[in-house]
Amino acid sequence: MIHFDKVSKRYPTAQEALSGLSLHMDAGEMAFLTGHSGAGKSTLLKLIMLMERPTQGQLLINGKNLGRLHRSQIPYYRRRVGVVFQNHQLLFDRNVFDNVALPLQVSGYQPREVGRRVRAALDKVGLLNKEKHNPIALSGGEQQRVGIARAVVHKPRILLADEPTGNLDPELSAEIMTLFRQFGELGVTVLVATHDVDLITRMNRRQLHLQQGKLVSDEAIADVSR
Ligand SMILES: Nc1ncnc2c1ncn2[C@@H]1O[C@H](COP(=O)(O)OP(=O)(O)OP(=O)(O)O)[C@@H](O)[C@H]1O
Repeated sequence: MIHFDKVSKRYPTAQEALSGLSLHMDAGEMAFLTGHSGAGKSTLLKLIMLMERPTQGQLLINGKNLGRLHRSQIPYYRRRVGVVFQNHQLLFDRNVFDNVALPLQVSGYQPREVGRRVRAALDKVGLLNKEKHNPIALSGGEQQRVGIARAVVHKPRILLADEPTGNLDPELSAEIMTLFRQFGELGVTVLVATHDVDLITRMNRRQLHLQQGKLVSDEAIADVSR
């Protein structure tokens, strides 16, 4: 599903953020992306989101070379990639339903379809009863779940998360990770950048470790939970 072939990324002002990186993830696989600050984690995620382009190498998603994607196909491609951020990026002048509905409205979905999909997404994250609440009135863990519902409302094939549990206590972090794992079980490929070593140990999933833009270890941990 995700295939990096000797990918390098150099920003105009900086040294290489990623160097000759190759990796493969299957559909439905869940992995953690680790490494010190500046190791290149966010850059790797941005390449998958098509927010940045490689300076060298190729990135194939579902067998398609992203470098050859026509400009007109980019919005459709992006809908298939859900993204969760640490700070939720929710709009506090709208209720939970409207926050989750936003990506669908931007894409021009009919109101009835919007309602159906938003409720399905809120159901998956256990927040169906909070659709009328303002996100400011929710706990940090609930706000993050609203962010996840918004990320999956387009039914993405890939779910990316950049430090999604950075502000949460261990119990809530584990809840969020369980949700990600459930999306993996539905066939979504899940890649989570995190510094949370305890969580990675508990989740027992593949760990991709970056150091100065290079993939220095790729530990495929036996999945004992399935
Ligand atoms: N837009 C940019 N322009 C120039 N340099 C950048 C840009 N984004 C990242 N970099 C540089 O690329 C390198 C990798 O950064 P990146 O944000 O991918 O690391 P990271 O592992 O995600 O770090 P963190 O854990 O702090 O988020 C760093 O040296 C950073 O300064």
